[in-house]
Amino acid sequence: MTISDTRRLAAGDTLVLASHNAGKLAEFSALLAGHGVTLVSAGQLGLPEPEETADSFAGNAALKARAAATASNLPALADDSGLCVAALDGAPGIYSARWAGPAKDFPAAMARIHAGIGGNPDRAAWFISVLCLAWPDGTLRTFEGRIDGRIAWPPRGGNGHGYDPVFQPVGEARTFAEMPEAEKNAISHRALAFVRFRDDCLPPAHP
Ligand SMILES: O=P(O)(O)OP(=O)(O)OP(=O)(O)OC[C@H]1O[C@@H](n2cnc3c(O)ncnc32)[C@H](O)[C@@H]1O
Ligand SMILES: [Mg+2]
Repeated sequence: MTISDTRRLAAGDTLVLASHNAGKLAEFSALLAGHGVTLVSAGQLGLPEPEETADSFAGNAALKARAAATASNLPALADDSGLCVAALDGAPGIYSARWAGPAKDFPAAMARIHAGIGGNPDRAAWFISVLCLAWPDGTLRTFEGRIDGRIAWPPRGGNGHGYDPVFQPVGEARTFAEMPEAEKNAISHRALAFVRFRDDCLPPAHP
């Protein structure tokens, strides 16, 4: 076993969230509550947003985490995530942010998904989150979470972010955007990956 397999954050440590997405920052702040770790975002530190040039969620998560850990000399956690649609052969997948463009036009990206599915009765979709914890020495840990569901149309709900208004988890009548933050945070792809990260890398939580 290498050092990177066992290293944990300690209470009082600062963890950089290697993300420029305000929705993710809100979710991670809630998930980390009580663990005694101080979260600062890459945006708050003025770190640049690296280009996501890898061809996988894990590759892009590693690239973002490494860049932030190196620049800040602190441990950094990145999330690379996306919505995969069965009828679109898994698209937009790692291109989920790029489908919304620089203007972050999610209504347009959701309409593109809806149009792509067309009359196909298969509306299955899933969200993936891959978390990567990078230490300043370059060592990495990776954790994955997935939640299955379907594409709802028209978009519904005002909570959450990104594609939440069209994602309806299996067994749920509401979309993610119709669920309170705490309910989404109990079942989401990001929450499932976070639990794995928490068990291996965080100090125990104190209420
Ligand atoms: O790379 P960072 O800076 O973390 O921020 P980003 O928004 O670019 O994030 P990604 O590269 O991981 O792209 C993920 C895309 O998938 C969307 N997405 C991921 N998780 C989501 C969730 O829980 N609900 C809705 N949309 C989500 C998100 O809005 C992005 O457009
Ligand atoms: Mg991104």
